[in-house]
Amino acid sequence: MDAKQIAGEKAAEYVKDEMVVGLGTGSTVYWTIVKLGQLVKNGLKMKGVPTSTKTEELARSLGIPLIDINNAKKIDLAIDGADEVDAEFNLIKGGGGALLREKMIASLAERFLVVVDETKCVKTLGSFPLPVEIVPFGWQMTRNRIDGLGCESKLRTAGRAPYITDNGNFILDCGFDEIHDANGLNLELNRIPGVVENGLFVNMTDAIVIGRNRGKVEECLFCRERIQSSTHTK
Ligand SMILES: O=C[C@H](O)[C@H](O)[C@H](O)COP(=O)(O)O
Repeated sequence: MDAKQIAGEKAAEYVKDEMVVGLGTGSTVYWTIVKLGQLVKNGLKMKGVPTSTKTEELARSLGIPLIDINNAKKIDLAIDGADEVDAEFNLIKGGGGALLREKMIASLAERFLVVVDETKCVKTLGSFPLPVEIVPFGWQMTRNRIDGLGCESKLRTAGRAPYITDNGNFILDCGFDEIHDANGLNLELNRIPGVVENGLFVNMTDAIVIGRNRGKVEECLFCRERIQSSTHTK
């Protein structure tokens, strides 16, 4: 079993009866969703809130009951993958283009559980180009302003046309090399008119499941509390 599958399937164990669960996007959380499909067939009572049309189609095909985000009184748990995770469990997300809905759902959820394989764990965020969702209107002007923050960005394409997100927007993949102040960059990017959202998830992770090769899995629960308490005692 590969490391993504190990992590993804393990995360399904956190879903209990009657939960409303944010369903992430990507090849790691895919395994969580497949597992949840099996559990639902065996009687688990849950509802999913998908973070992309792709995940929505997958969940539907597996018979997982879905609920519109506007009708969800609360989201108990969101489970999602990541492109990079640093030592403080801050993330880069959006490699699959779903970052806006993913961030909305993670921020609404009472708990945010991240599933990755060990290759995603880095010392400093930034080797993976940061995805930034922008509106198509005036996109080159928006790109110039983003590049002014110290990166070189590329418009994501699908074939020869721009890649279009589920929300009808473009994505810039921004090479920052090393991001030392993820919180500051997150705020600066989102202050630029034309930017819809960026893929930095700062101080949002509550728990993480890391799949390692040879069948090992590492779980860190309540990461946020742990980091905050270690910061207080410094
Ligand atoms: O937009 C996509 C998401 O942020 C994914 O969760 C992220 O790219 C990780 O995907 P994967 O598990 O396929 O590496």
